[in-house]
Amino acid sequence: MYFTFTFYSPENNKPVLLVFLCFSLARSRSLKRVTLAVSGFWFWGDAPIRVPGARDRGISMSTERKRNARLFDVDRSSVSSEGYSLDGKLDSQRHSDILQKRETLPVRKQKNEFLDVLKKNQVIILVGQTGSGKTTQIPQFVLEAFEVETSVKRPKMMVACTQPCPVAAVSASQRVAEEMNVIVGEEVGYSICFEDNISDKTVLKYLTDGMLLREAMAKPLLEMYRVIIIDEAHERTLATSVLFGYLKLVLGMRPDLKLVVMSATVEAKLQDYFDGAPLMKIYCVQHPVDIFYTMKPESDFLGATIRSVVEIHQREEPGDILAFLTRQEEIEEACHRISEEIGKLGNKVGPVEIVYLHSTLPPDMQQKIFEPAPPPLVEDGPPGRKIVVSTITAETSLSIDRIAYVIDPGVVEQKFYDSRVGVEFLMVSPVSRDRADMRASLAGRTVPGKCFRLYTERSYNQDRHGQTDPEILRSNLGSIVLILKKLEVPDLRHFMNLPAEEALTRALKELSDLGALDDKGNLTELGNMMSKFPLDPQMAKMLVVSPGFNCSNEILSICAMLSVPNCFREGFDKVKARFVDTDGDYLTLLNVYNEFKRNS
Ligand SMILES: Nc1ncnc2c1ncn2[C@@H]1O[C@H](COP(=O)(O)OP(=O)(O)OP(=O)(O)O)[C@@H](O)[C@H]1O
Repeated sequence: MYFTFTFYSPENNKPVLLVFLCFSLARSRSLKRVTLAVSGFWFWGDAPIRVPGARDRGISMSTERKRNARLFDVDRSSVSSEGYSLDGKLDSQRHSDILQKRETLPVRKQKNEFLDVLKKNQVIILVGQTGSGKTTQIPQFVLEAFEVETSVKRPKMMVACTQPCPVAAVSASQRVAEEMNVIVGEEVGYSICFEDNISDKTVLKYLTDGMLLREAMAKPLLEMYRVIIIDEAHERTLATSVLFGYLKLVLGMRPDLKLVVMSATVEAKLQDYFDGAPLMKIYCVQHPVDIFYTMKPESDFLGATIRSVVEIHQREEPGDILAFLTRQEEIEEACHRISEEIGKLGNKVGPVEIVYLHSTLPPDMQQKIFEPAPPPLVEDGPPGRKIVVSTITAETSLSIDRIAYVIDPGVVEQKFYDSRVGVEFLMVSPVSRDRADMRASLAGRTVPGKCFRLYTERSYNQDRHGQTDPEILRSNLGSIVLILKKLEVPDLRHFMNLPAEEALTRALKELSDLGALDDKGNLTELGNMMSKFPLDPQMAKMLVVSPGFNCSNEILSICAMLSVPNCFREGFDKVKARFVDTDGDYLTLLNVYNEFKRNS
């Protein structure tokens, strides 16, 4: 599929170039996946992880990469597979199982109460622990209550439910489509950066918070929505923080619009922010969780995590394991090593399904986290276990059932911003106490559990912040300010409620240096064009002005390469050396892309 962008010269506003982006289309069971392929190219990452003979020993690695299968996926809506009928919908048995499970979710018991409060108020704040059913059930309650049209005609108004990351948006839409027994992309769809899976029939849309902000740029009053649900408010992502401010303005102008804010923790400040909106709690059973600490500080948290997983599998009662690590590569390495270590134990232990999870995992692989543990290899043999190794994605965005053991190495990879030098960077830092508590609680969601903290109790009490700073305090505000200027939000200082005003001042200066703002702080024509790209302001400007330097093609490829996960993996320096350009990393990335294209 080709998308055409027309660029206008900033000098004379004449169209000067057409750029074509080629997307690869892949269809899976019930969703169409449109993957930005960087002009026909999507770098799926690493080489397959395979453990020789692993399956024979009862170890199955969901981390095995099916590169070609994903690039040229089969349209399973035309193929009958277990649990699915020929039209791509669930067969009646599987659907009734799913509906039965849905009835057990705590939030179902409070459906009428919720709808009652929503009817009487424009804004409601809903608090319930992870897994209580907020993400999947509340939008369905709302749909039923407001009788949003589900016929073939385009509905006048939809329900939007935001998620902090693409993985969560895709997963939720997939699950809800199964519960409603419809195909993803039809009545229920999703919208994430570079990928829309919606249609004229869509009445419920899961989308990332950043996408909702972008939609507001095209339709400032968001008139296509009757109800907007902001989920995972406690994660306090940059886009969610900005949405709160923006939606408050919109609510004032649209009395017919309703807002539901959902969070796993009580957010008293939000209640004040929304003028005393009612706060409703979902009652859940939390099973007890025993917490264990190490006696000494642990320097090699990767090694300690792997050892802990293997020991739990050898010694502890049945129950699945969730281990947190920081980055994708580390997670893949951990899965590989856990698999090898458990493989060495032979038939003394039960079979394991090792699954990994991170925010850029493709949908078909995400789904593995919801599958049950494997059965024993032989009757009366040691029980099987599912082992999930995840980044913070499993903390709250996706709730996994039957976790009985959590391994928390006490670290997290987070974005920080150094406003003095204007640089954003990722850094592994200690988790705050509220995050550590959230991780521990996951072990007691469906069964009594244990949490193994790979740090000392003293470190928990003395070396950690009580709470994680919201992302807005750790980010370069350039692109957000650009969006807010486009949305014509008055008085940014008051709107953003920033304790660190320095960051806002720096963002405004940076935008004016780039020519995106004029002397009065208003958006220029160039700034207007820049705001349309989901890129950092520098990159957006580089792209917009590139026609003037006859290098749009190259700049487009470089921007695309910079917008997907790093294509180079640690320890592959020899491979990288083949592409290195002495003029810098950007040209090295361009070489990679060009070579990929040249070699088909
Ligand atoms: N894609 C999916 N496939 C299978 N089960 C799912 C899927 N998504 C959610 N579930 C299950 O549905 C139940 C409710 O999950 P839901 O995400 O609605 O809870 P939640 O309260 O919103 O939690 P969170 O705050 O983690 O999002 C959980 O038991 C979860 O395991």
